[in-house]
Amino acid sequence: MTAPVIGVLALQGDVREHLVALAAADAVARPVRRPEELAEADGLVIPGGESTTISKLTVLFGLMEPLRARVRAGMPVYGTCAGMIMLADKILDPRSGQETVGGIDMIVRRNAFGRQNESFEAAVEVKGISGDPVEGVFIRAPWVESVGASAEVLAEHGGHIVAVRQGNALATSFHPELTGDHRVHRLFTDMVRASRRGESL
Ligand SMILES: NC(=O)CC[C@H](N)C(=O)O
Repeated sequence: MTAPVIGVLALQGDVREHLVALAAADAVARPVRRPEELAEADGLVIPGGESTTISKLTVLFGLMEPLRARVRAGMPVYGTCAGMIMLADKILDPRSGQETVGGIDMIVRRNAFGRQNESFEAAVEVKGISGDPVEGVFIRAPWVESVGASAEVLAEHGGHIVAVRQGNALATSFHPELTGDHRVHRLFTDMVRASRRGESL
């Protein structure tokens, strides 16, 4: 089977780093700014950045509804940091008018770690990733206040949920694209491959 095409929502945030990490994980990685580009992707990464800006631009670029429809239809999607916020069904403290794509039955708190620490790194054990813990880079990161019954917690840090999966939607508070360790991106590309085969991983 040919390599899966994985898009990176390229409206704001650390798009380039995800394109590099996905290519290293043997996907064909492409920036996505238009609905036609989204339609060609087998899966999508929503990068870190500023969730209020990404939310606004997603609406402005006509991508919010197509994205919601694809996620509802089971397209694999992975959100890091601001991208995690975009995948939450509910934000505890949204800016006014801030919309999300949704897809994961969880409530997130924006900038949750940021109040104590602007930015830090920590070793995080992630379910489904074997070997050493993942080096978690947290940059004004959200945490997950609570998850619903259909969402699975994959990792916690300091007593807070920092990685979640629900079906084909994956979200982390931290940024694996910044570390050169591509295991989380490989987990995601494996999810995309399984979904193309009509399976779920
Ligand atoms: N590194 C990040 O993605 C930061 C997220 C940012 N604090 C937000 O609310 O969107």
